[in-house]
Amino acid sequence: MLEVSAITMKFGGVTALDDVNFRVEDGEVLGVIGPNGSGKSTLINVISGFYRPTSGAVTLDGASLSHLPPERVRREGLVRTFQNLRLVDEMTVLENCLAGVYPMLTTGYGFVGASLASLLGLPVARRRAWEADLLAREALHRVDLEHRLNDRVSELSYAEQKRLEIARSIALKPRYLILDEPTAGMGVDEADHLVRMIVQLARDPQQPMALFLVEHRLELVLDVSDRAIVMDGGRVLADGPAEEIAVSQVVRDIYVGGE
Ligand SMILES: Nc1ncnc2c1ncn2[C@@H]1O[C@H](COP(=O)(O)OP(=O)(O)OP(=O)(O)O)[C@@H](O)[C@H]1O
Repeated sequence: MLEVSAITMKFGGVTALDDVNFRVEDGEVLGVIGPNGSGKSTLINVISGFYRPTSGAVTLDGASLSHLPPERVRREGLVRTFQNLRLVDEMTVLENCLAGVYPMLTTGYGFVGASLASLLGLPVARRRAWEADLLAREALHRVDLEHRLNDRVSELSYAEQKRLEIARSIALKPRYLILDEPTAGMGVDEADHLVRMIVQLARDPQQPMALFLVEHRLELVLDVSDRAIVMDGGRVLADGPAEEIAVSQVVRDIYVGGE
């Protein structure tokens, strides 16, 4: 279980997170909502190891993650996405996915060691390349991109690029997928389709994953989530079953001025 305990994050005089506490169970879909500037992205950066909190701890099964760099957090099974796409336009769909997977399989040898092993065609490098290829293809199949493996990213629609980003994130079968506004820049129907596809992936009994879903589309996120937390001013104002949060006073206060 992922646990966020008493996290405070200050940037100079700005308190971006103020004593934040909550848990995410294995396989749970947690929706995270809140107005602009409420601390959602900062929270993602703290959980994924990009920021070290001013105080408090993030733990996984009781072990602290707060001191680990992002790559180590990733190895613990917590994978995050970013609001902006991080794909290489000139590379193919498969190559982009492999670029996310291969380095994670080769660490232990270091980049130079892994490159050398690969150049020399050593069995260990061949096995890892084969393993990475298998994982990447499987992930691309899961997001319905198997027919576009050899197309360049620049030839994909925006929605397909978003799916590729998801494939890259799930290829290593994370235990927790942390999504920072996955539908940014998408139309209503595309956004709906993407979020529901991600949730379907997360609920796959063969490969269950918990989601930490930061999303502005309130109705959608509350519809697909098991639980939701509401943030404002760096604090968690409410935490409960999504259907209860949907009709809560706190959501009415923030989003419709108390009506
Ligand atoms: N690196 C930083 N330096 C200084 N202040 C920051 C930094 N990052 C965030 N903040 C401040 O912390 C607060 C929370 O910002 P954050 O980006 O986490 O909110 P958010 O809920 O993700 O907003 P949005 O929905 O617009 O992405 C804001 O007041 C913001 O200005």
